[in-house]
Amino acid sequence: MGSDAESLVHVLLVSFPGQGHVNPLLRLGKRLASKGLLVTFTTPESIGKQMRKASNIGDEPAPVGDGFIRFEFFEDGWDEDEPRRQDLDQYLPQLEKVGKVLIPEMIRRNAERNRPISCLINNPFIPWVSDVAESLGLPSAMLWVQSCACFAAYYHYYHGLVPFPSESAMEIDVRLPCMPLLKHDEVPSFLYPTSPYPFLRRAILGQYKNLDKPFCILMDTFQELELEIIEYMSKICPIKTVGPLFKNPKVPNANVRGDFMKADDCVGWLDSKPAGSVVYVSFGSVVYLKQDQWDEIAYGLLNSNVNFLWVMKPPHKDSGYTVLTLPEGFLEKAGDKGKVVQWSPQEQVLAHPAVAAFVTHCGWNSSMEALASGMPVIAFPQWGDQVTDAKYLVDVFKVGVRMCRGEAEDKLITRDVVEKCLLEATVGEKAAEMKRNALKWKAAAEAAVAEGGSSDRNIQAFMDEVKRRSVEVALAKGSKSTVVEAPAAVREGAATNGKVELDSS
Ligand SMILES: O=c1cc(-c2ccc(O)cc2)oc2cc(O[C@@H]3O[C@H](CO)[C@@H](O)[C@H](O)[C@H]3O)cc(O)c12
Ligand SMILES: O=c1ccn([C@@H]2O[C@H](COP(=O)(O)OP(=O)(O)O)[C@@H](O)[C@H]2O)c(=O)[nH]1
Repeated sequence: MGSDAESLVHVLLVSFPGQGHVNPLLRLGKRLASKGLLVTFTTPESIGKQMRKASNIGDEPAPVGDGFIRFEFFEDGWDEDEPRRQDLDQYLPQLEKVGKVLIPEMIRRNAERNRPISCLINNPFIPWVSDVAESLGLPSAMLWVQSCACFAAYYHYYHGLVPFPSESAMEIDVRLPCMPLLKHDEVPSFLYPTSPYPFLRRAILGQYKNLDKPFCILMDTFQELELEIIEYMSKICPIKTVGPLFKNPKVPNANVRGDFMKADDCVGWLDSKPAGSVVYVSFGSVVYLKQDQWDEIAYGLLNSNVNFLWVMKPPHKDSGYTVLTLPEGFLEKAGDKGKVVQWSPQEQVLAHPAVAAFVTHCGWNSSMEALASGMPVIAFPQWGDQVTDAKYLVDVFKVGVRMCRGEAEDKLITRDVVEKCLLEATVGEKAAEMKRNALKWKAAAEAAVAEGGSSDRNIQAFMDEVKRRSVEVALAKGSKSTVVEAPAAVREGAATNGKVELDSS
């Protein structure tokens, strides 16, 4: 406390430039900083530029609790408007090529400026970061940004441990240890042989080639949420659950944010609505629906007569998607019952008392944010981990109703079904039961990150390990060691094994 940035142990966080990757890694950075580390966050400048524009990221290290967070971006070597960034099969090798040169330079520069880096942390899609660390004699860790269940599914697929849907047997169910039986369309959809996103399969599985390099795999989930599968996978991999990362109990520090787009103001509008009267609709940062589906959702919202806040983000100019439009006269018909924005301050929206339910694509960040905010969901998964997350939200965590089974089904969800789901999740006994369950998860999430909770203990143990290794690194390099406190004694006792009891009728 009261230390200047240079005397602190320094970790470098390297993020893939996607919103669903930046958010959890930045939240981890803030958590580590709040507990007394100097954290440098880096991602390509193309996104850095957007982040600086959307949020107030300054040049100086920002104090967060007992430590600091600062940003340094790196050039990915492509022109600002290079369309190949949208093609991961081209972009990921480019990032690796330049990153393997520029990240070591960044590390060298920091050492020269008296802030030697002693650990690297990356997120999925850029597994070469642990090669960089290894080549410099530094330890590395990885932040997995999906559920532990999905981590386990990919692990079993990668190692060929159980049969998955294949061309000769498309519709088989998948039985994974310590997990509910997954129907063929409930396993992460990049693994289907027919997936239109084989590049995302390659991107996510790339991490498994390098899985022996990070000394720790941090996960944005918590023990009580995925108890059995976390225990099972922990015997195979050095997993530490540290979520939900978006809840920092001690240091809210909302001013350091990683949004790529400035959030539109909608809290004032929510304030004007009665408690539990609004449905929030958002499909995250990458999913983009077809126009006919968009129209059905629009009419479903109108016909159900609920208040709604709907995020309609513009498509990336090189994504090949055409801009979605609202049905003619839609906004007039909705009047003050509806608000459409380009980007929302989602954490604030999910915490707002006016909001009753969340129509979500079930990205893991959105799923965790909903669970930890006590918010029931209407699951509208499209691809990847979303279909598995939807299964868990509805059937395991029991906080949601299902509106679709995913993009692979190629089925138009009609306005009647949309309306039925909206009402099911907002009025009546089923809605009340989901709300009760959601509030139990909220309490469990708060307990996990509170002092002495399972995620807090894990983050403390991780901090202690980083500090211990930083001394080793400094000794090996023969330089002066950074000032390190004696590692806090690792608290005794196993994690709370208490299960969260759920209502179900
Ligand atoms: O930046 C990204 C770009 C692309 C992409 C790029 C080109 C395409 O034609 C299609 C997708 O996919 C992505 C998928 C992602 O999956 C998202 O990743 C999250 C974290 O792993 C999950 O929780 C979500 O469910 C899942 O949608 C995240 C990205 O940043 C990207
Ligand atoms: O209007 C929006 C929509 C999304 N998000 C945030 O963007 C992230 C999306 O991540 P997720 O894993 O849910 O989905 P992805 O975008 O990766 O598919 C989450 O942290 C959301 O809180 C937001 O702040 N405003």
